[in-house]
Order: sequence, then C-alpha cells, then structure tokens
Amino acid sequence: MTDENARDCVGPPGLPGPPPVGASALPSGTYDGTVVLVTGGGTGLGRAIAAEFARLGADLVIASRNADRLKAARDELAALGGRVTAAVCDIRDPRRVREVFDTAGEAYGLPDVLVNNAAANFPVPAEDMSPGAWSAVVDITLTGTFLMTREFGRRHLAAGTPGSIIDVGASYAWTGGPGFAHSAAAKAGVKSLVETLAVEWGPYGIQVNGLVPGLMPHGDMTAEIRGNLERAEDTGGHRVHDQHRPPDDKASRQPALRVGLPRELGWAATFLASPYARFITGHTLVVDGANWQRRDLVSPPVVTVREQLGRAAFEG
Ligand SMILES: CCCCCCCCCCC/C=C/C(=O)SCCNC(=O)CCNC(=O)[C@H](O)C(C)(C)COP(=O)(O)OP(=O)(O)OC[C@H]1O[C@@H](n2cnc3c(N)ncnc32)[C@H](O)[C@@H]1OP(=O)(O)O
Ligand SMILES: NC(=O)C1=CN([C@@H]2O[C@H](COP(=O)(O)OP(=O)(O)OC[C@H]3O[C@@H](n4cnc5c(N)ncnc54)[C@H](OP(=O)(O)O)[C@@H]3O)[C@@H](O)[C@H]2O)C=CC1
Repeated sequence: MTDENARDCVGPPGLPGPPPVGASALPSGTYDGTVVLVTGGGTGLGRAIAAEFARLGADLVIASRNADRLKAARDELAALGGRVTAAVCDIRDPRRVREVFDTAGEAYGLPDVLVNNAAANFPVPAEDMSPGAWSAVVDITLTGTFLMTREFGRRHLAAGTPGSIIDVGASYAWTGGPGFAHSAAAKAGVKSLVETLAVEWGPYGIQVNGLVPGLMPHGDMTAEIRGNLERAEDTGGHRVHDQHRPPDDKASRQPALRVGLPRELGWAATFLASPYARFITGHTLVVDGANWQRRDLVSPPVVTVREQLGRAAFEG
C-alpha cells in the first residue's frame, strides 16, 4: 500500500493502493510520435491524464478557457518530456474548436487521440435550477464534447487516418444524480454519444470509448463541490462506529476504503488509446472501486437534496 492510501485503523484493509507516480504498465515510448489533445488538461483529472500520456512520449495540446491555469500546467507537463501547447478555447464555440485543431495541426499535426475531459458541474436542487444554469452545464459537458468530437472525426475522415477518442463521464449517467440533474443528463448523453459514434466511425478506424472516474479528489476541485463533500462528511456519520471501521471520511464511504488517485484514471486512459486496446470501442470503463454499485443491506433513511445541500424549504 502506498503513502496516500495508508490507513491507520483496524479492520479490512480495502483495495491496495496503486504503484507510485511515474510507473506505467505500458512500454516506455508507447506514445512517441503521437499527438494527444486533452480538453480541461490544465487542471485536476485532465492534467493527470495528460501527464500519463506525456510520460509515455506524447506531444500534448491542452485546451480550456483559463490561460493562466493552462500555462502553469503546460510548464509542469513539459517537464515530463514531450512538447506541450496550450490553447485557450471555450469548447461551446465551434469556431474556436476549429481553431484549436488548426493550432494543433500547425504545431504537431492532427491529434491522434482526443480526450474530452472538460465538463461543468455544481450541485443544485432541480427546482432551484435556472434555464441558464441547465444550459451552462449541458452546453459545456455534452455539446462541447460533441463539437470537439465532430471536429476530430471530420478531420480524420477527410485524411483517411485512424484515431481514438476518450470521453470522460460519470457513473450517474446510469444511475441518475440527485442534486446534479443537469450534469447527470449531460453525462448520459455523452455515454450515448460514445456508443453511437463507435459504430458510425468504426469503419473509418476511429475508436470511441468512455472513461468514468469515481471520487478522485484533487486540489483543483471547485470550492462548491469540495464544500459539499466536506459537509457530507461532517453531517453523515457512521451508523455504527467502532474500532473495526475506518474514520468517517471520504475513504470510509467507498467499498475500496480509499478514494481514487488521479493517476489511476490516467493509466486507464493511456491503455484505452493504446495499440493494446484496438478492439475495445463503444465501451465505458468505470474506474471507481465499485462505488457506483454500492448498496446497503438496509437502505439508510432518505435525506432530501435540499437538506444535503443545507437549503431551506422551497418556497416557490
Ligand atoms: C449533495 C452532496 C454533494 C456531494 C458532492 C459530490 C461530488 C461528486 C461530483 C462528481 C461528479 C463531478 C463531475 C464534474 O463535472 S466536476 C467538474 C467541475 N468543474 C467545473 O464545473 C469547472 C467549470 N465550471 C464553471 O466554470 C462554472 O461552474 C460554470 C459552469 C457556471 C461556468 O459557466 P459559465 O461561465 O458559462 O457560467 P455563468 O457564470 O455565466 O453561469 C451560467 C448560469 O449558471 C448559473 N450558476 C452558476 N453557478 C451556479 C451555482 N453554483 N448554482 C446555481 N446556479 C449557478 C448562473 O446563475 C447562470 O444562470 P442564469 O443565466 O440563470 O443567471
Ligand atoms: N473529480 C471527480 O471526482 C470526478 C470527475 N468527473 C469528471 O472528470 C472530468 C474532470 O473533472 P475534474 O478534473 O474533477 O474537474 P475540474 O473542475 O478540475 O476540470 C474541469 C475542466 O474543464 C475545463 N472547462 C470547463 N468548462 C470549459 C469550457 N467551456 N471550455 C473548455 N474547457 C472547459 C476547465 O478549465 P477552464 O476553467 O480553464 O475552462 C477545467 O480544466 C470531468 O469530465 C468530470 O465530469 C467525474 C466524476 C468524478
């Protein structure tokens, strides 16, 4: 077990921790000469995914709206080996999307791999959600993913070259996501897009897969999501608490008895786009320690989303 996941408790150990930073299951140089475009590659999980491709030799294009964050990530990723270009882009804007592919093409050539990682999310009860809030999340998460995907597909079809697309999803695409109606609907759309386009574009040599992280906390998590996670820990509590149970934190709420580490998602992404996964397409791989399948023998009492978010009764 590695440092990040070492637990100071008696009882079942949970799933072992992963190999250390810098390790890889794939041969060194697997992505030499390959161009990988990661949306939202300046922060959090996108940056972790980009890092694993960089370690294996890829040239990177990272794209998102915030130039400062992109620049910081570009410097960090460049230190891992490959070349890195940062492109400021709102993926809702089809013109900017085209320009990003032009920029990538001029720098390194048409990207071989597209990782649609950028997304938007904030918890809000559906009855409080404005049309603008719904649109912001759906337009970024679903329409932005579609626009990036369409541009990638068009260019590869025109060039007659193969490619690989990975769409980062969320498990509430299957289960629904109370408190996240906009994001859950958008992620369900993304999962459907994966399944549709894998068939449409398989004949042209383009793989399309989904990749779903479980809870993978990181320093770039939005204050709102982080705050709600922390409040849930403060108010939830274990129904039984003894020395056989781990402390009441994020880890204790996972069947793995640990949260995921961002590099574990990065390793899965580099596998899915690698030559060793050429017959995998239309699939969504869940990397969450089975958390999304968790059920209790007896369900805990229902707590409304309003209560979970600490909101007063809806007044209309
Ligand atoms: C219940 C317990 C909770 C536990 C927590 C569990 C956590 C698990 C999470 C698992 C899944 C995670 C999935 C993710 O996707 S994480 C990625 C999150 N990252 C981001 O969202 C980064 C990018 N996000 C943003 O930039 C912004 O959030 C935003 C999408 C709002 C930015 O887009 P834009 O700039 O276009 O938006 P505006 O500021 O113009 O706002 C548009 C409308 O949205 C309304 N709004 C904005 N924020 C909120 C909010 N927090 N609550 C409600 N409404 C909001 C805003 O008012 C605008 O609406 P109007 O036009 O009506 O004014
Ligand atoms: N962390 C977790 O536990 C989980 C994450 N996920 C998924 O993982 C992915 C990454 O999430 P995470 O790293 O946690 O979140 P972050 O908030 O760190 O990342 C979101 C990224 O998307 C970019 N982005 C947002 N809107 C736009 C836009 N309009 N155009 C271009 N880029 C945009 C942001 O950059 P900028 O602001 O510069 O535009 C940011 O880099 C998302 O798809 C998320 O849904 C799913 C389940 C759990």
